[in-house]
Amino acid sequence: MSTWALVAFAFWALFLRYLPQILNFLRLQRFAKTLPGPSVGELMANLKKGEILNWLKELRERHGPVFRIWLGKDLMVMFSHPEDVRQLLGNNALLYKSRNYRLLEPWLGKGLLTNGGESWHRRRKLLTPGFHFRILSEFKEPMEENCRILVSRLKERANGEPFDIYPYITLFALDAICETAMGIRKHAQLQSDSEYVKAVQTICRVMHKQSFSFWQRLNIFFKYTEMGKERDGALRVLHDETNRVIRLRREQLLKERELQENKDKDKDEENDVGGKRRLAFLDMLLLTQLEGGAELSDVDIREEVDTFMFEGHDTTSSAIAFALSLLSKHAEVQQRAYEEARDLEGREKESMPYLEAIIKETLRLYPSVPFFSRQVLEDMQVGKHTVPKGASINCLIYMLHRDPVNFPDPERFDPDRFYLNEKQMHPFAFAAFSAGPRNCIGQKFAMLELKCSLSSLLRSYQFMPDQDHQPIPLAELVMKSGNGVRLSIKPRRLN
Ligand code: HEM
Repeated sequence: MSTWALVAFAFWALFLRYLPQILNFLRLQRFAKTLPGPSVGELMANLKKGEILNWLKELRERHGPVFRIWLGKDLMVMFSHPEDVRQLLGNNALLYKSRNYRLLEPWLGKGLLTNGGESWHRRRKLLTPGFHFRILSEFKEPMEENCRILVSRLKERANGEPFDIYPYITLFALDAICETAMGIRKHAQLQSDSEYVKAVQTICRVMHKQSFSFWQRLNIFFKYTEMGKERDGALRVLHDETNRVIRLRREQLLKERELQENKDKDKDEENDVGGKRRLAFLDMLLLTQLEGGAELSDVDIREEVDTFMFEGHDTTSSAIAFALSLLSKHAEVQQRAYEEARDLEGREKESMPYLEAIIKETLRLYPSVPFFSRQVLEDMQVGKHTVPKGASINCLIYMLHRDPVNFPDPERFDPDRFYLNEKQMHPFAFAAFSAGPRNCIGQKFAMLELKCSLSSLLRSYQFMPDQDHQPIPLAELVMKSGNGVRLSIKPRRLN
């Protein structure tokens, strides 16, 4: 066979190999033409500017609740109408995350957030009991201890001078998740400037940049760039820490088993947390592993632990900080919340309906996860659109929460929307914790942490606005304020 014939044959084989992808891409293109959406040039310009949320808001106003964006060869179909969101989140065929989530894999591997299909289902079943409210209530006490530390650390700032409260909150949230989910005391609040927190911040920043850049999404090249090296440095810190915690807890569990076998367990056990023994989420995974009940490798466990560390502290830090910012600007709401926190002290778990409404209204305006997406594996009908296989579907929660039909004057902070009128709302008008089979597994934990921290802060301090400051919400992996959360505080007179 001549060289030309060989080359032609190779091209033909290559063409046949990629024919299904080519045909599918042509179908995606045909479908994309039926939807409005920005040009590549507009996309590039706005990615460069970095104000993605404002831009998405503008697109929603310009194109309506369904539009499309091409990110390289990936077609993303954006939905923000409550009826569409209901269909999407309740759909059992839509359980795989989109390709975007692969960027998280160097850190979270195939943990609950990034996993899909049968493997996700098995892990979700295994972890769900750990989030049972009865079990969570065991962690109220250590949570309150961390709240006391937070209140005490803020004393140095209680002089009426504006400051950025975010660093205080994020260390508190890190301690809360380490102690309740992992079973260790990290004392991040007392040993501030934690390397771990800095590593989390680095990785979120880097991955956000990566997710909006075509060439940086290619890991083969990315890892050799400055930013890639920065990411890998942060990953080393994060993985080393998680592996250390896993080792520590496993040793402890084995020691306890030994003690139990020696029948030396008449009295209450003490653990390294220094209190009555509580089973952290990590313990449940380790016990399952030790008992051989499910095939869980050390790497599997690390992935779940990392997922909790990520989802369980960044999301709540952001929600607490935005809630305080809003309360500082709405003195009447703050006063009502303070009175409730004072009158119902210690009842955060069962009660505090007004504070709960404040939290929901905060998450409506500043949803910690402003959008999330799924991969379409088979053609799927959503409203009047048949979304083809290979596209990804994106729920724009930030825009869903600004639908003027459900939330008149949507930018106004008004907790009474939830306090008085929640029952009249469309059931999918608010979806800060997502919904359906892939909803947030840590939702109850998050609400408990938010209520405990906000109520103890309100009992201790009055929050006042920094008049020159308006938080700039940035759509990182978790929504954050790009310019911190500045406010001032003074101690409350006891009355
Ligand atoms: C204000 C706090 C929180 C908010 C607003 C929030 C929101 C969400 C949302 C919207 C999702 C779905 C994401 C997606 O589909 O891509 C999610 C998933 C998840 N969240 Fe949360 N979350 C919060 C706190 C927490 C906490 C405290 C934990 C753990 C202790 C946690 C653990 C998870 C996990 C593991 C998933 C993946 C669940 C699965 O796919 O099966 N979250 N969260």
